[in-house]
Amino acid sequence: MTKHAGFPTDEAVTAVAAPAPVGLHFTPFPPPKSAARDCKKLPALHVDLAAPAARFESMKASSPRRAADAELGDWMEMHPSALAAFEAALGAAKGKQIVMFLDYDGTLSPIVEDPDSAVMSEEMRDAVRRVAEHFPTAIVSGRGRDKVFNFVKLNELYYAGSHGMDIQGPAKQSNKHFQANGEEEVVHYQAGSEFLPVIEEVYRTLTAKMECIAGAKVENNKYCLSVHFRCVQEEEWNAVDEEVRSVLKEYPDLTLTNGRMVLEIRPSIKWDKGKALEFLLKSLGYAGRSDVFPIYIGDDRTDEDAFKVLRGMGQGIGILVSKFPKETAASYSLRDPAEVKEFLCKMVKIKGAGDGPVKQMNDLVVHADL
Ligand SMILES: O=P(O)(O)OC[C@H]1O[C@H](O[C@H]2O[C@H](CO)[C@@H](O)[C@H](O)[C@H]2O)[C@H](O)[C@@H](O)[C@@H]1O
Repeated sequence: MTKHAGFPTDEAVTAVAAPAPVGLHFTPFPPPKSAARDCKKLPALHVDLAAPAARFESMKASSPRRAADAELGDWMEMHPSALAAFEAALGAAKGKQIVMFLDYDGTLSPIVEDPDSAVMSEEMRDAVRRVAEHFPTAIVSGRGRDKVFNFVKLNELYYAGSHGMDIQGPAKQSNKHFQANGEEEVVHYQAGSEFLPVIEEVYRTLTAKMECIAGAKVENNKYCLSVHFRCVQEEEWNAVDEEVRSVLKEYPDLTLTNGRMVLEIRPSIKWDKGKALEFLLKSLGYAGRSDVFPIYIGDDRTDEDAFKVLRGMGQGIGILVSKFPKETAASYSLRDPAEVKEFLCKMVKIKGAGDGPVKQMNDLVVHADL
């Protein structure tokens, strides 16, 4: 991974060797520099002269900088640790149905260089499984639904893939959760299916173009695309940005946003992780009800849409996963996936505590369908 002097980030990735899929040709990622194709110099593209600097700053900002202790202290006062302030955070859940929403990358799995290697630990899987035994639980990810399911591998969850555009309820066999009216839920929703051919076309075009930029990688997330620049030399970031924008000029119905060292392309429709959260609450029969307490945990900009929905509802809590101050609509914070796991385990403990020493906390969290 390229290191950028004077640009400390929280993006110290966990090194994981990508397993070669059986029977498939395996290209190492990130590629060694020499493996970049012998490409002609990229053509100069017509771009708004005022914009590139701002865009570059935006790409940099996708990797938050470290903060001075005082700055971090101020931020933590506004966004306390959901572990340290556990009782306060869950105090308002008393007598309410908790519903869990979990982002995947950077929340359940550590950030790694190769997106295909972002596996979650068995301990984390176990924590999520146990949480889902007590509370309806959804994974809300920018990844394609199938892809994120293949990482999480738990049938009993809801999955909202492609930034919430592709939603599926738990596999039939689990039958764990029921709507508030007692009926078994059947949840399935796909926003923007008409964009599938266009997304596929742009995927092919961008994949060909990115072959000229060492370390760049295009990921097909079905309803949206991710163009990764984590392993691209900083001097080449503008080239990535310009290539993507030049392609997108032909597709005015697609939108470009930034994630963590990634450019994300998706249909310009009014659907996001916040809408997915609302959709799932409605599907569970909790729309407009005051006895529901959603908890959303996420680390990225797209999770902000869900945090904002919770703020707007005035119910539940948003928890941002970050070691560094970030502008956020979340109320609480956790530093990294390890703390997320600890938080999930704590939730399971208070549920299973019965009359034990934490009975008091157990009383705070009453699950309507138990
Ligand atoms: O909504 P999420 O589940 O957080 O998905 C957002 C993007 O996550 C993945 O990219 C990020 O994680 C990669 C693996 O750790 C990392 O290499 C990359 O730099 C991060 O941006 C995923 O690959 C993307 O498709 C998602 O959009």
